[in-house]
Amino acid sequence: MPDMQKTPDTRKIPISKVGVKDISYPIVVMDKNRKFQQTVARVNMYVDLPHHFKGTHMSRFIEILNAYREEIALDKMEPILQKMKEKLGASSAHLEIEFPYFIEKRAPVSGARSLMEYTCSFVGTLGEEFDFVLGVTVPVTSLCPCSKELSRYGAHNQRSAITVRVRYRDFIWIEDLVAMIEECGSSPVWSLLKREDEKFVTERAYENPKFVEDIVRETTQKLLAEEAITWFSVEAENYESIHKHSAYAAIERDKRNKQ
Ligand SMILES: Nc1nc2c(ncn2[C@@H]2O[C@H](COP(=O)(O)OP(=O)(O)OP(=O)(O)O)[C@@H](O)[C@H]2O)c(=O)[nH]1
Repeated sequence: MPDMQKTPDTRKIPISKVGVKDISYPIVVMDKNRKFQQTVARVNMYVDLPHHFKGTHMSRFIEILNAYREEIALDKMEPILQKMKEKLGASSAHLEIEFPYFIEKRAPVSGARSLMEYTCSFVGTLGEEFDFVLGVTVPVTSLCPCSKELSRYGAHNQRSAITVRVRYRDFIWIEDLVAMIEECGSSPVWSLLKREDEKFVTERAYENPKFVEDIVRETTQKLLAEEAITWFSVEAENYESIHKHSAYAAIERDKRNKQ
């Protein structure tokens, strides 16, 4: 059968990332309390392609994924990337895994237990060296300090999303990162709140107003204090309840450069 991918390309343009995107696949994530958690991820797999080849071999990405069936986990990122480089004859490989991760939380007053979903990501790159970035998006409530100051009654408040990506030296549990981040809004959020919890959350947010700038600054302070983290980025998006648009802020720090 003819192999179009292998035919030459004369445009002299190398491609930095080519591959497969948005594959739905089961993975296993280490769980701080229950050892392991099975979840379903969206997976992207890319390699670089030298200028002289027309195409990459798309089927090989899926073959690699299938070879690691049942055992796609954090510790398999580097071996999978190595396999991608080998099987596709590439000098760099990228593996992006985004997944829902569930953590049991207890409501603040009643103690009622419920599961909260957090969107997490593993992004690995293997060129000369292995690079890994852990990402989590944590929903919180934010209450506007300006609105509280100006208004005779209430203050506008909304759900916000804090997205943190970290590079680290020692292992970091997703649970610990989430716990650190969710203190940086006006109040954390829960899946299950009884009436006494709802009162507590409403009053706590009112007593703890935060601009989107406060959220990224407080998150930054916490991440700077965490020894194991060597690099991070933090983004906060407030889905404003008095606008149709969001308020947004971002900070990135490389602690290795002593910024
Ligand atoms: N490179 C490339 N392949 C594509 C694209 N869209 C679909 N494909 C298909 O991906 C399929 C698999 O390609 P290969 O991995 O080269 O398949 P193969 O030759 O059977 O596998 P190997 O023997 O391992 O090379 C082919 O049917 C391609 O047509 C595209 O945009 N680019």
